[in-house]
Amino acid sequence: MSDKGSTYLDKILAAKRAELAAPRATRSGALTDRELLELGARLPRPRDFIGALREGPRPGIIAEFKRASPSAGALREGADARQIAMLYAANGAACMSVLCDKHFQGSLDDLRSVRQSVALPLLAKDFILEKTQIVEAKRVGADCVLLIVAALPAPQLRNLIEFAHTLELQVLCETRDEAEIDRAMAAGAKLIGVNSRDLQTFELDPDRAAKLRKYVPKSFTYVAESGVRTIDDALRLRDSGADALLIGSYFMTAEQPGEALRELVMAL
Ligand SMILES: O=P(O)(O)OC[C@@H](O)[C@@H](O)c1c[nH]c2ccccc12
Repeated sequence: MSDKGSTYLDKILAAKRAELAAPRATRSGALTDRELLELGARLPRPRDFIGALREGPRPGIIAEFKRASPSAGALREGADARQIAMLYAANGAACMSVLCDKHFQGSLDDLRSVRQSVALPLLAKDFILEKTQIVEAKRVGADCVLLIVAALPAPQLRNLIEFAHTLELQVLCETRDEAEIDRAMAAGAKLIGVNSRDLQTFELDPDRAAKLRKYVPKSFTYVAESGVRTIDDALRLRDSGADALLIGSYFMTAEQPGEALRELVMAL
């Protein structure tokens, strides 16, 4: 835990708010809600992220590109997002997640370059607080955006989910307990993730995603996020009924990320 009682998540969100408050070079920075909607609606139609998870073998793998994390430090320093994306696409990923936040050494440019090299449905993994970020994610080629329940008051969560859905983007709504799952479902989420890593402390509770599975009805798509460190971990999550697994560090630290993915997919 960090000093003065503020958590990792608080710090990342404070940095994100400061970034959003600064004058922006991008076109969507100073637009009204209506203009944002019009701009976003003109962008190319996203791919079906949830469909890709549900149609293939279960659980579908969302393979993540992540160069570093605040808790682990460097995972694969200087890694090329396109190169990793092509390995993921060739070795059985259903979808891909791209870390776009600078605390993870990522950016929207990574997502843009991945979009240009693979056809996989893509998740923009970022700390989204406002609509401009959703439009920017769609602009660089996202098909799905992450919204973290712990970072958003209920009305804002509902509002952002609705906005994304209007732009035909899908939303992965990230939760960490039963109350947040209820909030996600009430806000209109269809794709619900449980993160086994606590974003406040970055501590891992490897059983969390399995334990919380029972609170999400089968009509939703359930993603177990984080903490897969072995093939056995993935098998355990599969057996708990997860529809999809979101896995980053395991692949990013593997000597051969493509081989590691293929081996895991074959074991499931
Ligand atoms: O590297 P892992 O333990 O496989 O975790 C991947 C993913 O779940 C994790 O990167 C993540 C889940 N939710 C987030 C929110 C923000 C940043 C990162 C994340």
